[in-house]
Amino acid sequence: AEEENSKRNWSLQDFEIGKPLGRGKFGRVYVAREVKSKFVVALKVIFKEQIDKYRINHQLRREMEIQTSLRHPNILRLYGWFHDTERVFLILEYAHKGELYKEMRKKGHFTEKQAATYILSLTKALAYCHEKHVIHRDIKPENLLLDHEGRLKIGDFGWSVQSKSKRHTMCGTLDYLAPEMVENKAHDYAVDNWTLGILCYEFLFGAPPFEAESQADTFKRIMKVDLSFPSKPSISLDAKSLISRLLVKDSSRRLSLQKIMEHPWIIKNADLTGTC
Ligand SMILES: CC(=O)N[C@H]1CCN(c2c(Cl)cnc3[nH]c(-c4cn(C)nc4C)nc23)C1
Repeated sequence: AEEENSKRNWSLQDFEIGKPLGRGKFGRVYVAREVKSKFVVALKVIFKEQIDKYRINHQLRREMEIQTSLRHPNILRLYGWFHDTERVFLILEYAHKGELYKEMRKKGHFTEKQAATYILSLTKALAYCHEKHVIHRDIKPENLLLDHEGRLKIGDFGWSVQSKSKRHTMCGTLDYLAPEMVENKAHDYAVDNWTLGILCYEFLFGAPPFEAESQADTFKRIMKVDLSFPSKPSISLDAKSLISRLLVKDSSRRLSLQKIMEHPWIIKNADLTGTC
C-alpha cells in the first residue's frame, strides 16, 4: 500500500480540505483527508509566486528531498507532493495533538519526566539525521509537534541542510542559535547539540536561557554563555549538569548525542515509549 501511494501522482481532487492548522512563512497548512482511504494528513500549500518572490525554490526542493528520505518515529513524514498552476502542495503526516510549545505555554513548563522524554526523542531524531548527514539547524518549540499519543515529531525542515561542507547561512530567532551561528562562523552538526541544551532549559523553566529585552542583549548573553538557573521551579542537579554540558561555547566540547542518551538525568527520567 505504502509503495504505490508514494509513487502515485496526487492531485487536489484526492483530498477533502479541512480547517487551517496554521501558517508557515510561505504558505498555510490545512488538515485534509484522502478521499479513498479516509487517511488524515496535513496539507501544506505554498504559492509558486511566493517561491519565486523569495527565491526559495532550491530550499523547498532540499526540504522535500530531505523530509521524504527521512523515516523516524520522531520526524514528521512527508508522504508526497503535487502542484497545480499556482501552488505546490506537500502531503505531510498530521500530528493530532498539535504544537508542543502550546502545550508548554499551557502548563508553564514541563515536569522533569516530560522534558527528559522529549529531549530523548529529539536526541534520537537528531542522531538519525546526523547519520544521514542532515543538520536541522532550526529546532525550536514551534517546529515541534505531538502526535495522537503525545509523541514528539520534528516538523518543518525548511531550514535543514544536506551538510556537505560547513554552513554559513543565518536562521530564525536568535534564542536557539549557537555562538558559532550567531557569529555567522562556519558551523557543523554540534549546533543541534547546543539547541538541545536550550530546549532542555526551556522545557524545564518555560523560557529559553538567554532571553533578553533586545536581540543585541540576547546575542551578548549567548556569546558569554551567560547561563543561570532560577530557584523556581527547583530542578535536579542531573538536569543542570546535562544543560551545562550542552551550552558550551566550544562546539567540540559539547556532550555528544550518544552521551546525552546515556546521561543519568535521561536514564532516570525519560519514558522510553516517547509518550508520558
Ligand atoms: C510552521 C508550521 O507549519 N507550523 C504548523 C502549522 C500546522 N502544522 C502541522 C503539521 Cl505540518 C502537521 N500536523 C499538524 N497538526 C497540527 C495541529 C493539530 N492541532 C490540534 N492543532 C494544530 C496546530 N498542526 C500541524 C505545523
